[in-house]
Amino acid sequence: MNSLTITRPDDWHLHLRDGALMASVLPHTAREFARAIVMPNLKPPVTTVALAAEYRQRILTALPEGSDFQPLMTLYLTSGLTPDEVVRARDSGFVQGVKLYPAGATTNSEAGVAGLDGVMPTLERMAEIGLPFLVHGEVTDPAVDVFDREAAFIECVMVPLLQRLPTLKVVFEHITTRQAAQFVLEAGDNVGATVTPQHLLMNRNALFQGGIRPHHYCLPVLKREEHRRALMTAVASGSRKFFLGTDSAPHAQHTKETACGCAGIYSAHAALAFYAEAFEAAGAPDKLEAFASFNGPDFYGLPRNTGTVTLVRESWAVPTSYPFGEHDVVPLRAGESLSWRLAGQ
Ligand SMILES: NC(=O)N[C@@H](CC(=O)O)C(=O)O
Ligand SMILES: [Zn+2]
Ligand SMILES: [Zn+2]
Repeated sequence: MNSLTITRPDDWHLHLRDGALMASVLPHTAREFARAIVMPNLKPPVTTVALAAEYRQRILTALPEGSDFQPLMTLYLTSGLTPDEVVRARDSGFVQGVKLYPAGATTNSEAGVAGLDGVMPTLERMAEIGLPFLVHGEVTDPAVDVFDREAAFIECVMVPLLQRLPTLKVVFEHITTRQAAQFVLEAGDNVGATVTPQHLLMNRNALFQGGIRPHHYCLPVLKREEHRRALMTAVASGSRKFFLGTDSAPHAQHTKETACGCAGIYSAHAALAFYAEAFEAAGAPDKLEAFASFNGPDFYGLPRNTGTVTLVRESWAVPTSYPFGEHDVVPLRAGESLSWRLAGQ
């Protein structure tokens, strides 16, 4: 197999940042994807429909000439997010979800909530109107081992939440464990999950390959090989519950190569090439199209894209860095070669 043609895909989990940083990375996503769910963890976070409208406009203005890329916006859940605001979000037509950042769990999560009890009326309204709840699923209790935080979240938060609101649409974002894959498979149709390229392609050994590797550090952190295999099995099964979400999360090089480096892996420069490699390795290249192009829009209740993109088997070298505003960002597989390339780029 030397080429793969699929319906134009979308990225259901993306960090674009803002300003000059955004302008640097946006073209990578816009050339591969028709739409992307844009995460709201800016500083300050995108907490209202009005802020989401302004952010959306800044993205549209920064797009390369002729691009028809559509940003799908999200609101950052704080204790101040009211039931009325989520109704306005749904009515806006451009906000597609509300994002949970457990306070302290990840990059720019300080404004997040400590628990869900205080926001139940808002979540109840979301369940009523069918607005998806996008979840960074890790507990933040420092007593819980960092590699166990996702599995603990299922028991401590996900199960009780879905018992209370069984119809709430939930996207378990960037799943990393066998337990999360199994939980999503066994849950109702209202529960889906995004899977990143890094969690399909690497296990936690990649964090220490020949020395400490800050560019392989993201949250949730890479897990053991058995978990990577479980994710590969889940996406190769063809289940409609799993869809493409890169979690491409650019950070300036100097903020990762430091004593306390930021969490986040940049993958937008070659997102489809990474997924093609993963699906081929899983023996399921025929399952890539639904994962990348059908399951996400079907879950969100949005139309599937028309048109196609083609990946060709052609080796190319990933640059050692890309410009990122005034700085640089080191991409996944920097300086290495990839075997798939998007045709026409
Ligand atoms: N995934 C990451 O490691 N980082 C993300 C935040 C997130 O998705 O948790 C970021 O915004 O940098
Ligand atoms: Zn996250
Ligand atoms: Zn993310």
